[in-house]
Formats: sequence, C-alpha cells, structure tokens
Amino acid sequence: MTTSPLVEPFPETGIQPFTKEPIRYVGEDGLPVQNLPAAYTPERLRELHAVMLRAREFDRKLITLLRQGRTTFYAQSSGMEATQVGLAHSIRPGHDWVWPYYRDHTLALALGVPMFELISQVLGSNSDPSRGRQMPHHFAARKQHFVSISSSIANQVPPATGTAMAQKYLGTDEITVCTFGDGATSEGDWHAGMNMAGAMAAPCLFVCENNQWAISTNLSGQTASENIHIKAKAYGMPGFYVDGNDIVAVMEVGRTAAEWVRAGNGPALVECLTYRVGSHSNADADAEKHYRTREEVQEWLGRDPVVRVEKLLEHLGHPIESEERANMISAVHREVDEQVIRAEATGQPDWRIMFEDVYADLPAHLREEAAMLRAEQEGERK
Ligand SMILES: Cc1ncc(C[n+]2csc(CCOP(=O)(O)OP(=O)(O)O)c2C)c(N)n1
Repeated sequence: MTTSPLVEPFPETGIQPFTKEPIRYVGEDGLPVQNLPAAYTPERLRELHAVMLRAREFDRKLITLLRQGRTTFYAQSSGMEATQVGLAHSIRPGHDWVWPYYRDHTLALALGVPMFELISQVLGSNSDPSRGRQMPHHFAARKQHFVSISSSIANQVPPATGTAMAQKYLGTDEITVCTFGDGATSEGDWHAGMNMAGAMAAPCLFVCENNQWAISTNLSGQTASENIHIKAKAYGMPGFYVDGNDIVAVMEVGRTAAEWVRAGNGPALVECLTYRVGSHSNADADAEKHYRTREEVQEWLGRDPVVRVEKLLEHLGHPIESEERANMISAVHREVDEQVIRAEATGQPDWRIMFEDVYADLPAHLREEAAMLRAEQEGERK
C-alpha cells in the first residue's frame, strides 16, 4: 500500500494529487514544460497523433452522416481527443472494464472497438451489436469490456462502483474505469457511487472529462467548488488535476492513478480539463450563440490537442508534413465511407428482434403482442 495518498506525491512518478494547477508536460506552444519520460519517442507520439486525428475526422464524417439524415443523434468529442485517447492508453484494453458516457466514441476507437461496429450502431443496422435497440451513438463493445451507455447523466457511476466491488471480492487484477462530464458531478448518483467506492475501497478509476459546459450550463453555474477533483477528498480518495489537452500529461497521470488503483489502494479521481469545441449534440442551440461566445470557442480552438502533438513533433525534429497529414485525413474519410457502405448493406433489423435476446421463454403477454404484430403485418401484405 502507498502511504498518505491524499497529500504526498506518488513515489514511482512523483505525480502529485490535488494540485492547484492542471499537471502538464507539453505547453500550448508544443514545447515540453518538464522532461518527457523516455517512452514518448517521436514514433510513439506519431502513433498517438494518428489515433487522435482518426477520431477527429471520424467526428467530421459522422456529422455529415447526421446532416444527410442517415442517423438521428450524434454528440461530437472534437477537442477532447487527448483526454480520451490518453485514458485508453492508461488502462488495459479488453481487461479492465469501462463504464463510459455518451461522448466517449473516441475512447472506444482508441480502445480498439472496430469502426464498423461504431458506425453500425449509429446507423442501427443489422450489423449493430445492439441490433438497433439502443439510442444512436450509445455504444457497447463486449470484447473491449465497454459497457452500454446510459443517456441519463451519472447513471453509470453506482454500477461502476458495483463492478469494482465485484472485482475486489473476486480478487482479479482488473480495475473499473468510469467516465463522466463535469455536469454529471452534480447528480445524486455521482455522489452515491463515489461515496460507496471510497467506503469499500473499490478499484475504480473515476475520470471527469471536464469540457466546462453541460449543454448550456458552464462550470461556475454547475458547482461552487473551485474545481471537480477536490471533491475526491471528501470520499477518501486522491484527486488528480490534469491538462486534458496534453496527451502526455493525461497518460502519465492516468497510468499512475490506474496502477495505484490496481495495486489495491482503493479508488481515485482524475479531472481532465478540456473543452468541447463543437455543439453539445445535434439537439443544441450552440450555433445561435445563446450560451457561449464565439471568442471563447476560438480561444479553445487555439489549444487544439491534436495540433499540440504536431507542434511537439516539429520541436523534436520529426514534423508531420502537410501532405502526409492530408493523406492521413483522406485515408480516414475513405475508411468511414467504406464502413458506412458495409454497414448499410446489412440492412435494417426486422421488428421481430423486439422479442429476442431478453427472455429464454417469452412471457404470455409478449407472446400475445408478437402474435398481434404478426397478424397486422400479414394483413398489410394482403
Ligand atoms: C439525469 C439527467 N438529467 C438531465 C439530462 C439532460 N442532459 C443531457 S446531456 C446533459 C449535460 C451533461 O453535461 P456533462 O455531464 O458535463 O457532459 P458533456 O455533455 O458536457 O460532455 C444534460 C443535462 C439527462 N440526460 N439526464
């Protein structure tokens, strides 16, 4: 067990919980503000950059799909790539369990969920693992232990704690990862889940993707607390504050916290300070400038996490040339187009699937409803 986790820097990495300022390795200008750990070679940084850029372009293409009316809901994560890709690289994909929230498709991609599955889900096609029964953009991926998403804010927090408690009782070396936005931290479920995790020393890594807006409510309207991570203290767990647009910082803090949780020390909270540069979802009046200024958005566009890695690579003498970047973007666009065609070709699920996959023996009232629908369909066909 590590001693004094609430005040001391963590011995292996020297990373300190409860800092006043977000922990940062790479400044907004792309220059390191402290020594980069040896693992961040130019090759590694290029790999991370490619994952981030793929997610960014996935967002752009899916917005087009939405505008074409081929899906009905989408919530972009543009601007938050360092947080989600960094988190994916802090845990063990397919081993640890993830209770995500609805903006986490970049996390899913980075954990290795095939793009085909994500696109199938958004389209509700036959190839969708949920077979069109979940709201669009509410993914689940069995192989990656990525639990189905709830639209209801903070709903995932108590069951994430429960999963972590089970992992503890079973004595596995898995941990649970639970993500949420800043708005979720005002919900009763959030406090119940955090409290229980602390009391039970459950191996749960809580990650707040603080993008500073909950639809039209900003952080200061959300809480009188000076920040989110400080709330961890009340639940007896360390709280880390990290620059969520700096992938090196997210990975260093994320890995420190995850391994500390895995070592049996109990839960931890990581707050990633980032920004949602796009609209909340397609059901949002962001473009009409009702709740935030264009200047604020511009300011954060200037802190782009993908560009930060490009600037760092340039500084290290390994720049991504503009032609190479353009080719990477075209390749993602082609990949999306191909997966859309493949998913659409599987067709839409039949109404009969409503009655499948839940009951081994269908109860009488559902058998009756199925028979009624069948009769109606047959009547229409005559
Ligand atoms: C229990 C509940 N209350 C309200 C809503 C409506 N709602 C949908 S998204 C959202 C904002 C959540 O903001 P945050 O947790 O910060 O995540 P973000 O969308 O900013 O990533 C709200 C209030 C909901 N889905 N569930």
